[in-house]
Amino acid sequence: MLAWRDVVVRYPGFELRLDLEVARGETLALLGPSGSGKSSALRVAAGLERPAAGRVFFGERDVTDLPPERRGVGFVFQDYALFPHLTVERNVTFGLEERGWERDRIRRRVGELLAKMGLEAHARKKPEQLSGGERQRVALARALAPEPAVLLLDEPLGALDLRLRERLLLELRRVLSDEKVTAVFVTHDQTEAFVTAGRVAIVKDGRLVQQGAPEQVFERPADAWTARFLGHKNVLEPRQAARLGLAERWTVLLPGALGLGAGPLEARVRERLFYGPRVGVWLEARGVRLYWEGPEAGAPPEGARVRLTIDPARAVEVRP
Ligand SMILES: Nc1ncnc2c1ncn2[C@@H]1O[C@H](COP(=O)(O)OP(=O)(O)OP(=O)(O)O)[C@@H](O)[C@H]1O
Repeated sequence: MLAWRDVVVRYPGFELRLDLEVARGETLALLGPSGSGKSSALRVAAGLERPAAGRVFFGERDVTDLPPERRGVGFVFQDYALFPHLTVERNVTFGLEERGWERDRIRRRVGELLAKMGLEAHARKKPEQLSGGERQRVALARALAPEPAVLLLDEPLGALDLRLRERLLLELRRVLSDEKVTAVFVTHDQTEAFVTAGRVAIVKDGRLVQQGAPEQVFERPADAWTARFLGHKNVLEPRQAARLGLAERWTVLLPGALGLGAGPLEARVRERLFYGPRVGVWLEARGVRLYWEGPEAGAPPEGARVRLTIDPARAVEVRP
């Protein structure tokens, strides 16, 4: 449905090269650290920026030379604010009038979206009377209103606090799936990407390093950098793996690889971190720092000596 074909974007000191497709109805997360080129990729798809080379397709249509308003995309970008002088309802209605929709159809669509986004009670407020999360929901409703073929979201939950993000994440996921829209969203947060997207594409320094279903990229990260970026804490150099009795190669220990309580290795508990539902424990075994996480009941205290096993089936090789 959406494809970047050999797209190149250049700025002084930076180059993005992207060849990537998104299927109809799919939600793709572009995941990468700050400055990796995610927003540039999205701006090219939206038509806010022209690539130095390559083409952008929506289905069979080459849209590279079309301005944003002729592409049939909806976008929610952080710097694309709501209209401050219009009410919530008018913000959502505006684009539909511009497109010449009939009154009744507008009324139905706007009512449906305000309900879906939980905004009915705020319909007559102005943006300045809304919380950050409410504004974000209005922006999403406004972008979805014209039933765009493609929806592009840049850090849609970026500025919100943790609890609100979690709630909106669920809403976003539900809305994207019932609207059956093809969506691409940019984030630097792997949890956000994993929870919301059917597929993630990981970008580093302007290059695509890996793409696949969340489970697949998490369990089989392409290399040590990607593993760490995705949140793996036990990424072992070959020497460290060998010291722990594993094959001498770059290794990621997947969650569940470490068993505490019995086993051939002895470890010392260096730090014990209480997170609430889980406890994190940093261990040292044969001079290698290892991380274990589990329920509080199974977590040993700081300073304790514990026996340790490593399940070789949960130890996967990665490229350096
Ligand atoms: N208009 C521009 N002119 C010059 N350089 C730019 C421009 N836009 C972006 N860049 C540079 O290109 C690189 C990629 O920027 P981009 O915004 O695509 O990254 P990002 O992955 O979205 O980062 P973030 O998560 O911080 O938003 C950065 O080094 C940035 O400084």
